[in-house]
Amino acid sequence: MIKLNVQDETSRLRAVILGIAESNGPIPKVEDAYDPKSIEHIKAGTYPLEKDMIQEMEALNKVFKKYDVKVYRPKVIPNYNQIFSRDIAFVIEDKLVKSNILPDREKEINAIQYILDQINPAKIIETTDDIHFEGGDVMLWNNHIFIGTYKGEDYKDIITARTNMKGVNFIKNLFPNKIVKEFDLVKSNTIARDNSLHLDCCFQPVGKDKAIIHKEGFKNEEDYNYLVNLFGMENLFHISKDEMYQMFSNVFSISDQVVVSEKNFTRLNNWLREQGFTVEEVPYAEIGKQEGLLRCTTIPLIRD
Ligand SMILES: NC(=[NH2+])NCCC[C@H](N)C(=O)O
Repeated sequence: MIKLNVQDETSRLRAVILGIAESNGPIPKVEDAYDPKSIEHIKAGTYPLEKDMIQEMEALNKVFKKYDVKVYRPKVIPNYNQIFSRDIAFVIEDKLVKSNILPDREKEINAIQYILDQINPAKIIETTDDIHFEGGDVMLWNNHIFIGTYKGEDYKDIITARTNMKGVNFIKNLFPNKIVKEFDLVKSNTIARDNSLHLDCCFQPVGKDKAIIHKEGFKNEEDYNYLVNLFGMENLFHISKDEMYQMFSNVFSISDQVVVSEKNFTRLNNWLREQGFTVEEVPYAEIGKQEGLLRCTTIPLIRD
């Protein structure tokens, strides 16, 4: 039996699901891609190769081994993208919530069924199809649950909008003791630099009291100010449009002192070290071409 426990984003990690790049499928057609950064690379002929992505994920797996973290991998579904596990389900406290994900990705959950079978069924939460959320939009911080959403009338046409207000309210009702704060995110189906695909593409807490943030990723300045008030300006590392595009906010915490980051994120990695963090650097830039990075490829199951 797996005894779920996740209270926040940064307590010491003990068990995690890590996505898988094996049999990732052929290069998608532009019309089948579901994020603008992938589309850019398909058009430019620079879409990432499976063998490179396998190596990058193996580098992260090695870091998990080094820290004695139990790693589960999805079963391989032939020719299907299963890299970004984060979005398909997430754990809050002792509950695992199955996401209602973009229909293009709905088979991914079947590949972790053998892991779900090891969890008390009473702790697995599902909901109806009209209620949308993906794990990349859901984040824990002290007594808060932060949720990225998109409130525009054109929600159904925006393939990069993955969490609706019904989803926010569902999570609110499920965790009545938490302060659920939603953030209306800036979306673009076509321009990756203007697209906060998920909340973790423009924001993420690190350590006990710090966070990485891209101000322009938030549609309303009040939402950005909410986070400034909560964390304090001196504890925020602001990233530019280009750094968001490279996914600087999508690092991953193994503990409140150890952060796994991309090896080319020099400005961020230096700041993290100055703050006293140990930075485990891995190559992840090929994965990054599909508009997701380290946090996106993981589902923490157990943290201290
Ligand atoms: N949590 C995340 N930010 N996940 C990134 C997912 C990227 C993937 N290409 C998608 O569009 O679904």
